[in-house]
Amino acid sequence: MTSVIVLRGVSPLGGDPRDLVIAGGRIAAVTPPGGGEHTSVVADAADGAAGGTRRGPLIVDGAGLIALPGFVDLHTHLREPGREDAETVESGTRAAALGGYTAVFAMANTDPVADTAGVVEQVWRLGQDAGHCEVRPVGAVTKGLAGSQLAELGAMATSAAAVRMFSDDGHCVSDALLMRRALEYVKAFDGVVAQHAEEPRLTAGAQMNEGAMAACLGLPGWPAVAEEAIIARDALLAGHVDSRLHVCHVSTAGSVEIIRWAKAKGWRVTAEVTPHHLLLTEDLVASYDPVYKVNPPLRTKADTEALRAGLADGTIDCVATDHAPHAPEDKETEWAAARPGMLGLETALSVVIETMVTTGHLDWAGVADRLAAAPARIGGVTDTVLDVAQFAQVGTPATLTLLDPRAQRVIDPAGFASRSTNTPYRGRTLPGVIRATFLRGRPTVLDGKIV
Ligand SMILES: NC(=O)N[C@@H](CC(=O)O)C(=O)O
Ligand SMILES: [Zn+2]
Ligand SMILES: [Zn+2]
Repeated sequence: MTSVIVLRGVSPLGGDPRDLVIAGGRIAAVTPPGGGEHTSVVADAADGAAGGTRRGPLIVDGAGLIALPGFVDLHTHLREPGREDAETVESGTRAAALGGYTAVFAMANTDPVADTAGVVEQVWRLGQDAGHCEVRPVGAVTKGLAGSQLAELGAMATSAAAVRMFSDDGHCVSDALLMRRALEYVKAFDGVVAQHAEEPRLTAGAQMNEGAMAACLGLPGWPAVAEEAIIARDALLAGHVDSRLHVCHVSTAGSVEIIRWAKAKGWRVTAEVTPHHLLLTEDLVASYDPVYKVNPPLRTKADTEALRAGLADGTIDCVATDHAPHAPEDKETEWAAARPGMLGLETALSVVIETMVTTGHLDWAGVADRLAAAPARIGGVTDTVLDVAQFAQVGTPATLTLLDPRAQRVIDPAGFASRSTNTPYRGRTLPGVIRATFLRGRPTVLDGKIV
């Protein structure tokens, strides 16, 4: 039976406070807070939802809380199957719900690789069983992520997991002909190829961003051009075959310029930026603490500024976490031996507030677009709003999150739901705390805790 929930005095998109009545998985009524007709609206909604059996609604005190559509992460590593010691679908989606997410795209670099209908269906089912958020498996572009033969893209698309996004993330599809074929193939089901843009011949042995800092630290560099050359090539290919390209974890100012150019051409190119590339810079590598090791590497202040501006003006469509949990033996070791990647789901909103809201780059409607509506459009997620103007209207899905923008917290991975602890924000004070998350009217998080 569907229950009725009243969110009292929340501010949709940071606007005037409203009472939102949720019934049947949707917004059933929107009224001024504590309005006179309010109790009858609630009772009517309860009657409708419960088939005439009146039950007391769940009341959530939302005073001072901002309501945003549930976040959609196009780039999450859930590590199952294969590295359940680092993360599972269950633990990773718990982390997601606590971070305000209602849908995550699970990357294919698992063991076995998600390159068949069987594996993507397994991941999808594990997501359904956990129930913390929607799990949309990403299919591998090439068999075994080996970069030589296309995987069974059609079989994954027509499987129960209904895969629409394909990526060899962790590896670049560096063969131009294979990339062209993948772009052509996914058009049949309006799919999108998400590229980890890294020309491997230019990054062999790389340990950090190429430049003065790398020279100073004595570490081999990962030049910006290794990313930019692939983005330019793939944008040209996507334009040539009129297909959809999505660029993963954009990290350089030059990449932003190339994507701006590709969009101006009218090509179907979208892009994401991670919270860590918006906030952190290569200077942190001087500590040789592997928690700062990530692909693509942390870049310069000029790059973070270009990424913030690109996200603000829509050149970069959305934020994606690239949540990359790693077990201690893979991460807490010397720099050169450590695996690249950092956690992101439980801190993403806070970093976006710090880098984009506090700095005046985005208002709350902008945050809602970059964290929810835009990635939903790119990934084809339909149970949330695709346009923020539609958010919290009568009849729209009650897939949303409530956050306290004023609350601060000191980041401590001991309190994370993730099985891993490799957060680069340990000990930092960051703004913004998620209080509640709802997936199609069902609470997944209440009072900051998993339901
Ligand atoms: N980002 C990373 O540094 N690592 C990712 C792979 C990837 O996103 O390229 C991982 O799977 O650990
Ligand atoms: Zn990647
Ligand atoms: Zn990744």
